[in-house]
Amino acid sequence: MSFDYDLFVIGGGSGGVRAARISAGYGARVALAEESRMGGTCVIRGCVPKKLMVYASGAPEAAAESRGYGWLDAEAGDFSWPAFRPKLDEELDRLERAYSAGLEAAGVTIHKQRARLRGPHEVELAGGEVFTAKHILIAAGGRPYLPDLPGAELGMISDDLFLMKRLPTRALVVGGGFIACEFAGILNGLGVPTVQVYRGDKVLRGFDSGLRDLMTEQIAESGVSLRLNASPEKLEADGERIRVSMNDGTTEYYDAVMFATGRVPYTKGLGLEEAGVKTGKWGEILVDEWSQTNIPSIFAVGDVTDRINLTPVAIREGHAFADTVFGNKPDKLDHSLVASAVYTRPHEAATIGMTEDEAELRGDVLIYETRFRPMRSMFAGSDARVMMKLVVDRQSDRVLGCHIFGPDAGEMIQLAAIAVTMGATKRDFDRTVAVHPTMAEELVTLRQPARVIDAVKDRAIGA
Ligand SMILES: Cc1cc2nc3c(=O)[nH]c(=O)nc-3n(C[C@H](O)[C@H](O)[C@H](O)COP(=O)(O)OP(=O)(O)OC[C@H]3O[C@@H](n4cnc5c(N)ncnc54)[C@H](O)[C@@H]3O)c2cc1C
Ligand SMILES: NC(=O)c1ccc[n+]([C@@H]2O[C@H](COP(=O)([O-])OP(=O)(O)OC[C@H]3O[C@@H](n4cnc5c(N)ncnc54)[C@H](O)[C@@H]3O)[C@@H](O)[C@H]2O)c1
Repeated sequence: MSFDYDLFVIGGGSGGVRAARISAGYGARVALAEESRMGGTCVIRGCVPKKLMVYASGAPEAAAESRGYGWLDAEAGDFSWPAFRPKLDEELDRLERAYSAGLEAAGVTIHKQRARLRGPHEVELAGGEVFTAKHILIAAGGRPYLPDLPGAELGMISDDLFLMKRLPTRALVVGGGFIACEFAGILNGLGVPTVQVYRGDKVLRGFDSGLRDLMTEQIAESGVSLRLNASPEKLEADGERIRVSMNDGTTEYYDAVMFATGRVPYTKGLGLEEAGVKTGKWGEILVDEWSQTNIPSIFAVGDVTDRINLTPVAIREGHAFADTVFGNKPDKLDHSLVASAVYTRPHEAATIGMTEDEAELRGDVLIYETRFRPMRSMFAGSDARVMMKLVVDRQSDRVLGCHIFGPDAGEMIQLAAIAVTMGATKRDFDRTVAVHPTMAEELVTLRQPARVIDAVKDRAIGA
């Protein structure tokens, strides 16, 4: 049977663009449909604009530090959203053009339309055109999840923050995950009085407990009004403002409420049922280790599969798909060791591998940990503390996890992640000569374990 294309990709985000470009490089005839802007979540409404806003929000803290170093008049002054926003738009336009140009240069045919499946080898565009393809890759990403509460539609989602006409005068951020912590920090740093409300008692569920404690403290100390063990119950419009009723009986007024309450796979209306593709509880496309669905001609990568929802993961899954299907180089991603960082200020939380909480369950592990005030901010009069932690297997000496809370922790974990991924032992860390004076040198000078977690069997005997 002959097909219009060898590969049809649905979604021009991190995973789809990479898969399309690499597959075309192997000589495949590739088409890609994107219903919105090329580049997807990360480039247009995620990692990139978010990180630029994190940089913007750091000015008051940089001024405070400068004053501590003798620049007594240093002040950040007022942030101008009307000056920043057009620059941000220009940068995103530039990146979008670069993504489209990269695909075109690789020979990929771009359809600027929504696409849906019509069968195992058929894709239909919103305009009605139907194409056949030997393989179809779904890389449709995710969408914010809004809690089911009255008036939720009055709230914003993270996408809206980059498109605001003006900064709010008082904002509420709902949630305690990556997005809530980052965006509460951004708004606060830009000078917006910000409240973050989280239903648990510590933010960043699933992270190492040391990171969670320090991040929870930092948010509260940074000027964000952090309200724990609370949730909004109802939102009502009141003129220009939003009246928010909390489950603790309080009522407050905001002019912006942002929900950062998780994301779900964007699979609605994709025609998955017609093509017979199996999905899970949240609509995520179920795939095997090769990113192949139950329909052999249909694959899926990135957030739409809800494995690990990070850009580098979507990119690697897309690349592995192309290598396997068109490059004659079977490859798959090992999801067991993936580093990540939460971009807050002044300190970031960065992590790879086993947490101390997981180590408690596994047993037979040594925990090395240091907490200190770094030279740079301490000199300027700050009490902010850094934490570095290694989780080490007691039998093999292998470093199973590394967790850092500190300035630029994301940069540090990237390098530590190489060692951890290579299977480095604690002895390898120890024999690495320190670079002095740096913060990261503490990772290679951790002498004594702070805690010993016995093997589970030993604990049972002792109990
Ligand atoms: C605010 C925010 C900040 C983030 N920050 C980070 C970060 O710092 N680091 C990090 O690693 N990750 C971050 N992420 C996560 C990261 O953005 C995602 O993991 C990544 O973009 C997933 O890539 P993807 O290819 O699966 O999907 P996406 O990038 O979401 O791309 C999917 C694309 O498919 C298109 N599409 C969907 N359905 C159709 C259809 N039927 N037809 C045509 N086109 C369609 C969409 O318009 C979209 O462009 C962040 C996410 C958010 C929301
Ligand atoms: N720096 C980064 O790498 C980065 C940044 C942003 C997003 N991301 C990716 O995007 C994903 C989505 O981010 P996110 O922060 O939206 O999700 P998340 O899963 O990290 O956090 C969701 C938060 O919302 C809370 N929540 C859920 N339902 C709620 C309800 N009904 N009422 C009140 N609170 C509720 C949860 O308790 C949790 O704190 C992340 O998991 C991550 O994979 C990564």
